Amino acid sequence: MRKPIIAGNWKMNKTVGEALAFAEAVKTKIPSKDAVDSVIGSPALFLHGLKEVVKGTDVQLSAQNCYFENAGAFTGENSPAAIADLGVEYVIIGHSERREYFHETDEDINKKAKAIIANGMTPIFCCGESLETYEAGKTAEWIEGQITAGLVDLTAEQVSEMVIAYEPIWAIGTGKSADAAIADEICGVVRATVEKLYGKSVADKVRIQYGGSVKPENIAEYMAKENVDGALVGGASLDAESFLALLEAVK
Ligand SMILES: O=C[C@H](O)COP(=O)(O)O
Repeated sequence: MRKPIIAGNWKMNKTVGEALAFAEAVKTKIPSKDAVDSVIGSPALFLHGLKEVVKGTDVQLSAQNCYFENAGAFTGENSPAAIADLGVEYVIIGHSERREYFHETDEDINKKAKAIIANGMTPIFCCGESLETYEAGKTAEWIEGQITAGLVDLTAEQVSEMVIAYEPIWAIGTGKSADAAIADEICGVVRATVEKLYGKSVADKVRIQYGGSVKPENIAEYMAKENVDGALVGGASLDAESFLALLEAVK
């Protein structure tokens, strides 16, 4: 049985005051970590303050990106070692917005995955296809390619502990979600790819999220599917009540 993992991805939203107020509002209301992993994916700027607020509670934190070196002359980047030192548990990598607007390659994402794991954190590895690829019926091939390239040289044990998020680009922030059957089918492709690369026990263990216009009203439909173990939620994670409602629906 895989434990559900619901991660909010705030993207580039909120001020520090708003972020801390959100954490104060949710920290004692979230379900037990025994039932569900509840994760806030915050801009790096707020992580230190957020950790102070949620310390000792079951709220977990994620960065939305990091660099693949721990230190050095990399102006403007965030060190995975420094993020880990804050007590942050996860880092989102390979989000389609990073791939598209910041030109991140599969190779960069692979290096980041290794650096995150080396620092004791868990990557939330995103994959997903464009509308063009979806309409051409090439989603499975595309997803298999992204996963195969992104996981190069990772061990079976490392992959079994990872979280993989399937996010069709055409469903992100559009209000147009992939229906639960499609999400299950493509999350199944993710699992089958992991099985092909690492074997059945790793595929059975790896947790796979669906992301793309998930809301409190539709999350249960996704979570009822065999291959969907959680959700990566953008817009609907920004409001404290909405975030709590997402968690309530799955616990
Ligand atoms: O990382 C989250 C996804 O990009 C989904 O965003 P959304 O829930 O606003 O569609």
